[in-house]
Amino acid sequence: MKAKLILENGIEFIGNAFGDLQETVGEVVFNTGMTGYQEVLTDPSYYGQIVVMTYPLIGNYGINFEDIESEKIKVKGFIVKEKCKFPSNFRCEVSLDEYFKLNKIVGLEGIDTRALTKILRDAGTMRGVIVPADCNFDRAMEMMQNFSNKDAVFKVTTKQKYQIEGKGKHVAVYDFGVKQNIIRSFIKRGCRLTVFPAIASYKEILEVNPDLVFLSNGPGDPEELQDVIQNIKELINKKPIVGICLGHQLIALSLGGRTKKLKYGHRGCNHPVKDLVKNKIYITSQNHGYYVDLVPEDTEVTHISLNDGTIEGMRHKKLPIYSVQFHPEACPGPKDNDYIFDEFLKLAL
Ligand SMILES: NC(=O)CC[C@H](N)C(=O)O
Repeated sequence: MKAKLILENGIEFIGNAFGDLQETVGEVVFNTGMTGYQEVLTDPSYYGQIVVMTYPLIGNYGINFEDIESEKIKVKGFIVKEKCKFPSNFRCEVSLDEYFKLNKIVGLEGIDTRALTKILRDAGTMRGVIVPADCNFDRAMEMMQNFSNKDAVFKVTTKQKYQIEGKGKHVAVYDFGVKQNIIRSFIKRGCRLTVFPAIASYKEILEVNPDLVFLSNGPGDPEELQDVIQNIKELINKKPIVGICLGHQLIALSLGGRTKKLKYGHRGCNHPVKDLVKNKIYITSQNHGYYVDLVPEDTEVTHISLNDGTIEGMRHKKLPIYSVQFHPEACPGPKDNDYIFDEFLKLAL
């Protein structure tokens, strides 16, 4: 069935719908990974976004139910040039199309995603809708105007606190939409985990007396999470704190730093980052639309993006606080940055 993407600036792209055909609205962002679409689809940080894949063939190894980053698809829509009709991989359980139907999410194929990406690069990230081809333009514009991704974190966080047993360090995880591979990365290191919902207060965290507090990735604008920031402020000086992506941004804000929105974000598993401490360059996996543009006082920059020079990691000079903007847990993407978890755990009590 014919369907189209309409962008906030009025530009339209016509293609064919797949999955569950229904109208959807979100922030349109692009991802430059050649692989890893399954992890992208289930990464809760994409909640509220319509993701465009720049790589032209998506779905060729199908979908399995092991590599998921959360229990279901979190993107609001997915746009590809060509969706592979006949996936081939020994782990494949369902095709992309079947997976989208199961999750009741719409996909759009047959789009020149590189042309679309150029528009997003020039004009910046913007809202968009995927609608049936005969949808009225004014209605589509109204959908975009009414769209808000506020409270996204509270839609993807765990509803209840839970524990994962382990013999090693006890990590309190603030779940803002945590990717499963972050959990797996701590489990692999023997950690005991207590995972808290985003509304948990600092008192609940301190009650379990963790060796380390971890602030997870998650969707939306970090500045909107003022209550969370207040809780983090209370934990500073009491417990070592580490964070990834949204967690990194929240640490910066809690210490008096500043975040801003990037014009079109960093999304993909091929982003070069320089570790300034090791003086080495790593290829990293990334998914963020915001960044720390001013590090707090007494904090040093440990990593920078080699694409645009923005801050990708920071460490406090006096307190046990360390965070990165990119995704060291990989999946999708290179595993070379796994060492960051060891660095995190060195700070544990
Ligand atoms: N992956 C993340 O944690 C993303 C953080 C934040 N929502 C951003 O877009 O910058």
